[in-house]
Amino acid sequence: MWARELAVSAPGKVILHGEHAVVLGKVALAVALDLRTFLRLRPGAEGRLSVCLPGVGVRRSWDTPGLRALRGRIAGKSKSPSVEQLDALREFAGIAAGASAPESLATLAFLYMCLAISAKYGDVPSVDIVVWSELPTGAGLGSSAAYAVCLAAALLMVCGAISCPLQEGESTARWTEEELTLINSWAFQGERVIHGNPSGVDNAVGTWGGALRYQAGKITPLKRVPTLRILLTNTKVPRSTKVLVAGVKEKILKFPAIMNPVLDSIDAISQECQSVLEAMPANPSPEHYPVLEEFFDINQHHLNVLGVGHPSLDRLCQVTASHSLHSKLTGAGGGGCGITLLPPDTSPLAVEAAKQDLCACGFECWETKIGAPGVTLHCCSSLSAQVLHALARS
Ligand SMILES: Nc1ncnc2c1ncn2[C@@H]1O[C@H](COP(=O)(O)OP(=O)(O)OP(=O)(O)O)[C@@H](O)[C@H]1O
Ligand SMILES: C[C@@](O)(CCO)CC(=O)[O-]
Ligand SMILES: [Mg+2]
Repeated sequence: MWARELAVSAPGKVILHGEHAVVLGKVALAVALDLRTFLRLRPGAEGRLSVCLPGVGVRRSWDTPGLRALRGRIAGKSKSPSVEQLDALREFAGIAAGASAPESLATLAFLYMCLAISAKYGDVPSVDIVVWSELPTGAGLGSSAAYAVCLAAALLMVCGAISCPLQEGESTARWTEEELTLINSWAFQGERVIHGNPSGVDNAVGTWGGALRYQAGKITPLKRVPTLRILLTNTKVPRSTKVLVAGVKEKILKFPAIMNPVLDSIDAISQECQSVLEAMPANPSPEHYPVLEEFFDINQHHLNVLGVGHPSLDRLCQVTASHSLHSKLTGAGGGGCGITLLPPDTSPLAVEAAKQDLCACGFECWETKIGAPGVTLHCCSSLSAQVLHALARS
C-alpha cells in the first residue's frame, strides 16, 4: 500500500524544427520549456482510486475491485493500446465512441496507463491523484506528453517498477537513465491514446528535458545549445494534434511526389539548424542569427504547404515581421502557439512593441527560458506556493 505524499513534475516543450515530419521518421529538434505539469500523489481510501484533472474538468473515482475485474477482461500481450481495449475502457467510463473532447481523452489515457502498468508490475493502487499544469492544454507546447510522463512516473513508482529516489529531507530527486527509459516508453503509450500516432518526441523531451535531436525513436542530447531568447505566442485558437497529424498523413498519401520533398527539406532544415546551434558560442552575437531566422521563415512556409497553418498563425508572423522579427508555428499548428526568435541586439522597446501588437490581436505572449530539467520527483512542501495552492484547490 502506497503511504507517502509526493509530487511529480514534467516540462512542456518547444519544437524548433521538425514537427509533423518527425512522425514520418525525419529529424526534429526540441527543447524543454520552463512551464511544467505537476501531479500530486497521496494514499487514497482503501479500495479506491481517484483522479482529479482541473485543467480538463475531470473528477472521477473508482473502486479497485471493479478496475481489477476490468483489467482481467482486457488483458493483452502487447504494450500498445488496442482498439478493443480502448473500446472496453470507454464503455466502462461512459465515454461515447469517437469522443475526442479533452476530458474524454485524458480519462481514457489515465485508465489505460493505470490498468496496463498495474497489470505488468503490481496491483491496482489505492491512491489519490491530482494533475494540474502551467501549460495551456492543446496549444502545441506538449501538454499531452507532460501529462503522460507524470502519470507514467507516478504509476510506475506506486507499482514498484521504478524506485522512489527521494530521500527524507531532500526536496527533489531524479530517476536513473534506465528508469527514465521505462517512464518514457509508458508515456509514449499514453500519448498513443491521446494522439493516435505520435512520433515520441514530446514525451522524450518531457522525460529527459534539456535540448535534443529526435529521429525514429533515437534520442540524442544536443552537444551545446546557446542561450536563445524566444518569445512564445499563444493564438488561443484550439486544435487537436491527433486531427492535424491525420490530415498530414492524408495529404502525403494523396500527393506523395509533391509532399515527400517537403518532408525532406524540413529534415534538412533540422539537420542544418543542429550544426549551426552546435557551432555557436554559448552567448551568441547578432551575426549568428540571420541563418536561424531564414530557417524559421522557410519551415513556416513548408508547414503551410503540409496544411497545418492557420490565419491566426499568418497574422502572428506578419505582426512580428513588422518589427523585423521572424516566427514559425511550433507543435502541431492549426492555431496553438508560435515561436519568435529574439536576437540579442533586439531593443527592449521593439520586443515590447511586438508584444503589444500581438496582444492587440487577442493573443497571449511571454518570453521563455528553454532547456528545463525533465521529469522530477518533489517533496510536496518544496513546491511553490502557487503550485501548492492549485493542487490543494482541486
Ligand atoms: N493538465 C492536463 N490534465 C489532463 N489532461 C491533459 C492535460 N493537459 C493535456 N491533457 C490532454 O492532452 C490533450 C491535448 O493534447 P494535444 O496533443 O492535442 O495538445 P498539446 O499536447 O498541448 O500540443 P502538441 O501535441 O502540439 O504539443 C487534451 O485534450 C487532454 O486530453
Ligand atoms: C505534430 C507533432 O510532430 C508534434 C506535436 O508536438 C506530432 C508528434 O511528433 O507526435
Ligand atoms: Mg500533444
